[in-house]
Amino acid sequence: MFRVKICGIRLKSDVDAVAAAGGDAVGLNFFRPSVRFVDPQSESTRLLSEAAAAAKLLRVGVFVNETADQIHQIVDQVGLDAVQLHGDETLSAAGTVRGPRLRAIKLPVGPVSVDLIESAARPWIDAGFHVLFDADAGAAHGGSGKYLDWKSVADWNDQHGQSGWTLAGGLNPQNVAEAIRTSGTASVDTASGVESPKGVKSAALIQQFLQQASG
Ligand SMILES: O=C(O)c1ccccc1NCC(=O)[C@H](O)[C@H](O)COP(=O)(O)O
Repeated sequence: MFRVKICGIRLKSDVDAVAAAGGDAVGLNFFRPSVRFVDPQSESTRLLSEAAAAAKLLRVGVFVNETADQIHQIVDQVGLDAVQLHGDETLSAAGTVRGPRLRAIKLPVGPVSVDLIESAARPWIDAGFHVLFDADAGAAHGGSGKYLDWKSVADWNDQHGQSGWTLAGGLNPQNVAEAIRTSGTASVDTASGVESPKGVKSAALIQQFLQQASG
């Protein structure tokens, strides 16, 4: 779906930084409590999305526990290419959301079994979702900077990862190359790892992240 997604962009300068660094996707966050929230009703959000489209970046809307109708309304209003469900949505409720669709599979930090990962991910993969593995952030749902045990994810990938998936959770310019090597992923996502201070994207960190992710 994408190679590198920079999630939680808020400004046109963020779009410019991602495009200049060679990223291929951005996330627009519609979870109101997040420091990365952008208002779907605001003209500036529509313009941000338009700028991302002009830069040929895939625009992924990040949603937490919204109804399919609310999501579709925001997709049409803002202009989005894909929807990322990052809350506690059930598969039956999420099934009515129009695609392309990603599902965040939130895993505990530390070693986890292949069976645990497979039982969390498989129903969503079989329903046509692209899965994005993230560290469980509790009530914050995402963007926590916590990272997964990449070896556990690699073990799952060896047995079950054929359909493509994304690694997220605590990735930054210092660890992304090792995370890719260890986990075997072809697709990464970051939010807090390219910010300074929290909630404010840094063009320099985005550039370093892309450089490290590209080997
Ligand atoms: O980033 C957020 O604030 C956020 C809040 C609620 C749900 C999802 C959120 N982010 C979605 C992402 O795809 C993040 O990139 C992912 O959680 C990883 O974040 P980080 O550990 O900060 O790199």
